[in-house]
Amino acid sequence: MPRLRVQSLTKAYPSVLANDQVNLSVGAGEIHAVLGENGAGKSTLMKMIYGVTAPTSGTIYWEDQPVDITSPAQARALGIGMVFQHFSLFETLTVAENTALFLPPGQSLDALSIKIREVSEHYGLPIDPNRHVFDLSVGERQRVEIIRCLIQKPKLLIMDEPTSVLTPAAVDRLFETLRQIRAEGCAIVYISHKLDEILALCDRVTVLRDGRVTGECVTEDQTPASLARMMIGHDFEHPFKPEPTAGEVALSVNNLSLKAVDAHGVSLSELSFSLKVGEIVGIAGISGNGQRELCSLLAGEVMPDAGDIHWFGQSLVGEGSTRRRQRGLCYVPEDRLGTGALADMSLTENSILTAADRAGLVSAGFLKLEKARAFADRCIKSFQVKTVGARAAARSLSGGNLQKFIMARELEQSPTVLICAQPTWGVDVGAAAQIRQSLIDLARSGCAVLVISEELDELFDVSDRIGVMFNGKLSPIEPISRTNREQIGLWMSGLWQKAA
Ligand SMILES: Nc1ncnc2c1ncn2[C@@H]1O[C@H](COP(=O)(O)OP(=O)(O)OP(=O)(O)O)[C@@H](O)[C@H]1O
Repeated sequence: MPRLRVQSLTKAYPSVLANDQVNLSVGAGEIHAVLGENGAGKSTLMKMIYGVTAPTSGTIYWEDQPVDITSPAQARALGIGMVFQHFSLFETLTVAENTALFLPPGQSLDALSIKIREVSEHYGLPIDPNRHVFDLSVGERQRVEIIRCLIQKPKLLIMDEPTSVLTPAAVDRLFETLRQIRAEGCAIVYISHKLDEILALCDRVTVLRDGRVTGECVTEDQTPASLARMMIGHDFEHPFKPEPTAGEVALSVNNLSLKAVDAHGVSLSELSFSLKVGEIVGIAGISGNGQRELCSLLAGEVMPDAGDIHWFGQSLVGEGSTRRRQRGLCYVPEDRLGTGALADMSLTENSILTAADRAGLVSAGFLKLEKARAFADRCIKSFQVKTVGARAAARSLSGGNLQKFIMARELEQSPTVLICAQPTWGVDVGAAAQIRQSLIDLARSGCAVLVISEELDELFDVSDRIGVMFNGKLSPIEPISRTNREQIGLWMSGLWQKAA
């Protein structure tokens, strides 16, 4: 008897059939991957199982009984836990308080703290229940999300792209925990775009395409290439990177320093590097080591406390983001909802947000709506963004499709310099390959490109030179031919400083 069986589940949004007669079955002690391109319907399926969204038709069987799951609280009462891609913790509350909010009322915080310690020890997920969430690293926050599910002894745990924010070591730890949970008889549904992870961790995989199940198999006989074929219908290509002919220095950063705004921020100290026309410089590092602050300084959202930035030899200090955008400095921030796009605005309006000047979407103070719509349409087309059209609100797009739209919006402006953080975050393998190739082509056509990413493979695919940020400091930037993944991996824990 499967623990969860989903039969002919359908979810129709007004203009999209997000799930079309989906069948899925997950047994106790099984890790089951759900794989599919951006917009294939994975999140929608999970939201129905977790009671966030109601199905249009179809049936969910829980331990062979048909159930109507109408809220997450009801799902949890059945024994279903879910760890979302975007965390839902309150920063100003402690770990124990955040956990209490998640559970039925009536537990004392002291008793809960004891339970949290027990669970965290049992699963090798150390966390202090009295710490405030704002004080925790991203990896620790995820631990809290997992622990507060595990404390309820779930029979089914849903994990939505859990490793996109984790370091390689933290991924290994997470996998150990998930294997332990599986050994204890829990069923796990695991959503990821990372094919090697699916092969390493999962027992079976169900593949979705355009809302329909297109395949189901055991992972044992599969390879990353065969999984990709099942998902996108053909092989995906590795990016082609011609040799750079690096030109003049476009952006030169000299001894840039910034004091952290609060106790939890990162201070930047004396960062120096240059970025030349025609090349891609990659910055590796675990997020939270000052990358966000560096991006804000380069984009002109924040001014440095010391040091300067030069644009083709001319100082940019004191110049804000609007003027920098007009010059051709385009920027893809790491958080796509919030800084990257406004959720309730349409894709047309989101185009105007950053492309108004460069793409001529405003004239004499008036919006040129038709032109903006055409611009948004071009973005949708260039990256095959799955959406009903430029009028759609940003929030209606699946995570990966919104990321594709934001990338396209900046690329369509023909930037002179592009600063790009986590370019393929949440994007499926086919689209990720397309984005990486676009970055290389953009650089070779004369743009200077800075790519900040946590994915070493991605950086080695696209970069001509590479460095690492750690604790607000920047390592030397080395030509890609003079370094390797091992060295950059070591530098990610600050080790270049010792070597120096
Ligand atoms: N609230 C909504 N209103 C309208 N359409 C929606 C809504 N939520 C999702 N969709 C659409 O349903 C389809 C499936 O989206 P879903 O988020 O399930 O995809 P996904 O497989 O999880 O994608 P990703 O890998 O990018 O996260 C998409 O076309 C999406 O635009």
